[in-house]
Amino acid sequence: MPFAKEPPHQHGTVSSSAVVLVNLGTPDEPTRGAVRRYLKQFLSDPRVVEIPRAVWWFILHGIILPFRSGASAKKYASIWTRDGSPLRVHTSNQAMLLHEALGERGHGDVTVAMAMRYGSPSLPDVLARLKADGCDRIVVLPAYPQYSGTTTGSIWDAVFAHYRKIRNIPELRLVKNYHDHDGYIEALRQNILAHWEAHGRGEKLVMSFHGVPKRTLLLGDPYHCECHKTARLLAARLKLKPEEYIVTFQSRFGKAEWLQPYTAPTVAQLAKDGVRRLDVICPGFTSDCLETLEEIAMEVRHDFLANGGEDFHYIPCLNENPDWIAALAEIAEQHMIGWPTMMTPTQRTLRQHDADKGREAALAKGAPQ
Ligand SMILES: C=CC1=C(C)c2cc3[nH]c(cc4nc(cc5[nH]c(cc1n2)c(C)c5CCC(=O)O)C(CCC(=O)O)=C4C)c(C)c3C=C
Ligand SMILES: [Fe+2]
Ligand SMILES: [Fe+2]
Repeated sequence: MPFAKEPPHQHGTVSSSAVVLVNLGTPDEPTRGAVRRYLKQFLSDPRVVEIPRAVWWFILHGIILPFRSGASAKKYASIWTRDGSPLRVHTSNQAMLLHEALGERGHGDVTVAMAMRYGSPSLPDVLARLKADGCDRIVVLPAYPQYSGTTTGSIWDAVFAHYRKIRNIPELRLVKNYHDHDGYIEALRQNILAHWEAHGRGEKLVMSFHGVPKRTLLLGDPYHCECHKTARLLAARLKLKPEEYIVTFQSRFGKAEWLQPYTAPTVAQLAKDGVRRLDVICPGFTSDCLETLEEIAMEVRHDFLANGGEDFHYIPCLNENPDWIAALAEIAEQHMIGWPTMMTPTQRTLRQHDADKGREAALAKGAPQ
C-alpha cells in the first residue's frame, strides 16, 4: 500500500503534544442537500448500522436518504444558531476553553483541536494538520463519556484508517470512556443543582441517554452498563431516592428493538400517572444538539404536556460549563501522563519554526488550512 508523502526525518525536531476533541458531526447547513450528505456518510458506517451492506445500501439510498433528509433538515432549521449547528458551536468552544484550562494547569504547549467523525472538520484532515504542525503525541478524546462501538469505536476506526497510510505515526492515546469520572459526575451534579436553584425542582428527574440497538448489548457492547453506572453515581451524589429518577433511552432509529425504556413513551406515561412537573437531563450528550434541543426540549416536552403534564424542564447539556471544562482538562491530563506538555523558550522557538515549515509544505501539497 502506498504511504502518504512525508518530508525526510529531521534530527533534533522538537515534537509536541496535542489533544483532539472528537464529536459525532453535524450537517454544514440545515438544508436537505447538506443533511443528505451528512446522513449518507454517517449511516454508511458499518459501526452505526450493522445490516449486511448490500441490503442496507438499497434501504439507505432508496428509503432513508430520500425521505429522512428533508424531514431532518426542517428539525435542524428549528435549532440552528447564527453561528451554525449547536453541536459544532459547543464542541468548538469546548476545545478553545480546554486549551485555556490546560494552560492554567501547566500544559501551555499542548495543542487542542476539535474534529468531527462525520462531516467537517474531518478527523483525517485534523490529524494531518497536527502532523504538519509537528505534533508527535496525540490524545484522541471522544466527546462521548460512555463507550459504544457505534460512536467511540467508530472514531478509533477512523484514526486507524488514517494512520494506515502514514509511515511515521505519532504516539497515540485513545480515551475509551469517562462515564464514572469524578469530575464529569460532579459537573453534572453542579449543573442540575444550579438548574434547581434557578427554576425550582421537578417531581422526578429523567436521565435520558441516546439509544442503541438492544442487540449490541447482547453482543458485548458495554454502553448500556456505562449509562446506568453514570446514572447511579449521579443519583447517589444528588442523594436521590430510587423513585426520584429514571433512566431512559431516546432517538430510536428503525424498527428493531433498542435499549429500553424509551424516553418519549416513558415521559408520556409519567404525565398520565399524575406527574405534573418533570426535569429531563441528557447526561450522555456533552453538547446540546438536535437530539436534545429538538427531540427532548421540543418533541418530548410536547408529549408530556399533551398527556396532562404541566411543567417540563429540560436541563441543558454541560456545553461550556466551567466544571465540565475542568473535568475535560483532568481527563486529558490523566492520559498525557509522562508526556512533555511545556517547553523551554528555545524549544518553543524551534518548534514554531518546524511547524511553520511543516504547514507550508503541507499547504503546498494541497492540505486543508
Ligand atoms: C442509525 C443508528 C444510530 C445509532 C446506533 C446512533 C448512536 C448514537 N448517536 C449518538 C449521538 C448523536 N446522534 C445524533 C444524531 C443522529 N443519530 C442517528 C442515528 C444513530 N445514532 C441519526 C440518523 C442522527 C441524525 C439526526 C436524525 O436524522 O435524526 C446526534 C446529533 C447530531 C447533531 O447534528 O446535532 C448526536 C450527538 C450517540 C451518543 C450514540 C450511541 C451511543
Ligand atoms: Fe445518534
Ligand atoms: Fe447493563
